Amino acid sequence: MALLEVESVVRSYGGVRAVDDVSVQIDAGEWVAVIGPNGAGKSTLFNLLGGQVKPNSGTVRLAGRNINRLEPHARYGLGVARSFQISSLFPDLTVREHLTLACREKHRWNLARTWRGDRELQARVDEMLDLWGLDRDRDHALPALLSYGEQRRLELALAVASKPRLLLLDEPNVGLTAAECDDLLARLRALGPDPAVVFVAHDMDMVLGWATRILVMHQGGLLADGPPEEIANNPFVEEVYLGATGTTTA
Ligand SMILES: Nc1ncnc2c1ncn2[C@@H]1O[C@H](COP(=O)(O)OP(=O)(O)OP(=O)(O)O)[C@@H](O)[C@H]1O
Repeated sequence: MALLEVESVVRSYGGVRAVDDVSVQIDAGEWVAVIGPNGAGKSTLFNLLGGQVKPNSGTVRLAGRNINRLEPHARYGLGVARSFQISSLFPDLTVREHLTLACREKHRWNLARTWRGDRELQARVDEMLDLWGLDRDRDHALPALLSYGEQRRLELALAVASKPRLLLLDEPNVGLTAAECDDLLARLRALGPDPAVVFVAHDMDMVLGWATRILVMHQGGLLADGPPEEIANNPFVEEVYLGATGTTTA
């Protein structure tokens, strides 16, 4: 059974079929890019996976369970985590407080406010600070004092704190230099082979570097689905892209 099964999903807005009868299965460990011209339905499909949007018809399943009607926080509890393109950090919480909340969310059972529970939680927070290259000596800084790159790393650390099975990344490279983008990829890969990663991106260099599989959307449907080499050489994809945008980016 695939980790994620999307079956004949439709989501309309008025007369517009933003996602039009899309079916796709994603296995653990896959890195799947969702690309397509503006208005193709990428964000809507992404929101259908995260639970921010519900389908009009069709089914979204996680490990065999129908999650159609589950809200984002319930999906989070089942292992679906998401990063957002806009900053999701709280201006008045420190770096450590952010991470403590994120780690606590998953380990609520261990939160008997015991000394041991708190020590374990803070040890996990220390581990996350190290994994994501955030300075332990500055863990009491507010987000505004972090560099942009540090803020993005903190946001991703929060998304993965729950050790998700399915990680949804919305344009994870926006605003980052090529070197920062490579650094981010290395940190995400260090999470291990298990999580499936689905990401929306417009930068084709980044897409071809990160993805093991690419879904191309066009007018709400899936135009193509395959490995990067195949998609990069698909003349139909090129035509839609070049026709729609006049560039080699989505
Ligand atoms: N909340 C909404 N209300 C009305 N129409 C919407 C809504 N969300 C999406 N749409 C429409 O659905 C279609 C698909 O939009 P969507 O944002 O999913 O595309 P996209 O591929 O993510 O585009 P972009 O790359 O520009 O973000 C578009 O025609 C859009 O106008």
